[in-house]
Amino acid sequence: MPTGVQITELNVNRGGRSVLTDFTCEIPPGRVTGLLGPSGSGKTTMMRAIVGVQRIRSGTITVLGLAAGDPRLRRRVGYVTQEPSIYADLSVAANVTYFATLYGVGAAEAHTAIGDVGLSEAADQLAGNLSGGQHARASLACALVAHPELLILDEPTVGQDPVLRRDLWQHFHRLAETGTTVLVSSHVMDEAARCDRLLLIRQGRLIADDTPDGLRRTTGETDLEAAFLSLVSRGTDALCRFASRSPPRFASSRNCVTIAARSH
Ligand SMILES: Nc1ncnc2c1ncn2[C@@H]1O[C@H](COP(=O)(O)OP(=O)(O)OP(=O)(O)O)[C@@H](O)[C@H]1O
Repeated sequence: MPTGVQITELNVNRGGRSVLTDFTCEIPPGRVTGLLGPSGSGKTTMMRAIVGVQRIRSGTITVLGLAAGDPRLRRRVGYVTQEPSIYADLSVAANVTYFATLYGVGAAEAHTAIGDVGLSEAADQLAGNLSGGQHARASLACALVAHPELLILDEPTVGQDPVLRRDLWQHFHRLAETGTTVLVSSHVMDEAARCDRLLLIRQGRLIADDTPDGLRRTTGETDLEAAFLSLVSRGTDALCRFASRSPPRFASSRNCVTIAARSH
């Protein structure tokens, strides 16, 4: 059975305008894939589409071998949104235990998930009294407790201190090593180096699909933020010429291929 996520020619409109355009990519299992791009570039929209809560205009999204949104995926996909998604009037432990019960796993799993996000000492604290960073980690624990095969995390490290950020990224990689498909969004380019693969998105279009090292090589930049800016300044036409030379590295949407053909 196919694993990971395959997205083909995805187009999404929101508020009457296009926010994802001809988006084609694969998100493989066993890797931490970063979805990086500026605020408003379409990261959350793409994640919503993968989870099946976003109406799409056209294209296909296959998740763990099923169409996005298939009810059979509910237990297999974990999604942590940017917005609060836990009960403010319950303790951290009660929240995570509640989700553990929903997913049919035991209290021991809840205990482990709380430890994995560094919240053991706050386990008895009301969720409503947590700091922003603690709140985000409590939401993450609720998703981790079910051991999802696909984990989608929308800016999970916002508000975390450097030590916790490092620990969370290490945990994402441990999950990937066990075969989990992990997709993490960020608009902070210094997080890009922590990913195995990068999908760079700008104004709803995929502008690069590469490893951090591949991106550095292609752009001649050592810093990934500079690499992103270099891609932007070269513009779509240049990107598409890269695509024609090196198909696996860069997006090859219908639009890209058309422009690449014109540039020859
Ligand atoms: N409910 C909505 N109705 C109309 N337009 C929307 C809605 N939500 C988002 N948009 C628009 O869709 C575009 C993509 O938004 P999205 O939230 O996917 O971006 P993002 O990359 O996740 O941003 P951020 O990093 O700030 O979270 C933006 O232009 C945004 O204004």
